[in-house]
Amino acid sequence: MISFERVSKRYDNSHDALREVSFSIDPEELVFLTGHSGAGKSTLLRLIMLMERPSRGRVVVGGADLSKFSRRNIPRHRQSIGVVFQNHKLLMDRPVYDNVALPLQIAGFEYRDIDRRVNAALDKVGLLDRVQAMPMSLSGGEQQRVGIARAVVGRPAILLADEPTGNLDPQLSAEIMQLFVDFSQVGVTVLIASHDLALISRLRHRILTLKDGRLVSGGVSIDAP
Ligand SMILES: Nc1ncnc2c1ncn2[C@@H]1O[C@H](COP(=O)(O)OP(=O)(O)OP(=O)(O)O)[C@@H](O)[C@H]1O
Repeated sequence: MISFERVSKRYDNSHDALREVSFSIDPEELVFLTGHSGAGKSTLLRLIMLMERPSRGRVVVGGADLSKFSRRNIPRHRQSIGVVFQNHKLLMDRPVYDNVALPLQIAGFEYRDIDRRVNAALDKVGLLDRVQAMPMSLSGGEQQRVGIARAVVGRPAILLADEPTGNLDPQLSAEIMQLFVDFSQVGVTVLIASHDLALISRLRHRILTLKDGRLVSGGVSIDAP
């Protein structure tokens, strides 16, 4: 579903943020991405979202070589990817419902479909009873669940998360990670960047480790011979 073939990324006037990175992730797989601050985790996620282009190498997503995508195709590519951020990036002056509905409104869905999908997404993250709550009135863990509902409401094939448990205590972090595991079990490809080695080691999924832009472990799929 996602493959990197000897991908390097150099930002203007800086050292290589990624160097010759190769790995592949199967559909329905959940993989963690870890490494020190500045190791290149966010850069790797941005390449998948086409927020950046590689300096060398090839990124293939869902069978499509991303280098073939023109600027015009980027919005359609992004619609197949749900993204969860550490700081939620919620609209604080709008209720939970509006926050989750937003991607569908932008994509031009019909009102009835929006309503059905928003309720289904909030149900999956256990927040159906908070539809009309304002984000300010929710706990950090609940706010992150809203962020996850918003990421999955368009039924993406791929879910990317950048430090999704960064601000949460261990119990809430484990609950949030379990939600990602649940999504991978219904066919979503999940890639989660996280510093929390204690938590991700316990979950027994493949871990990609970056060090100074190089992939130092986890690059080979566990299913490979
Ligand atoms: N837009 C940019 N322009 C120039 N350099 C950048 C840019 N974005 C990232 N970098 C550099 O690329 C390297 C990798 O950064 P990146 O944000 O991918 O690391 P990270 O592993 O996500 O770090 P963190 O855990 O701190 O978020 C760093 O040296 C960073 O300073």
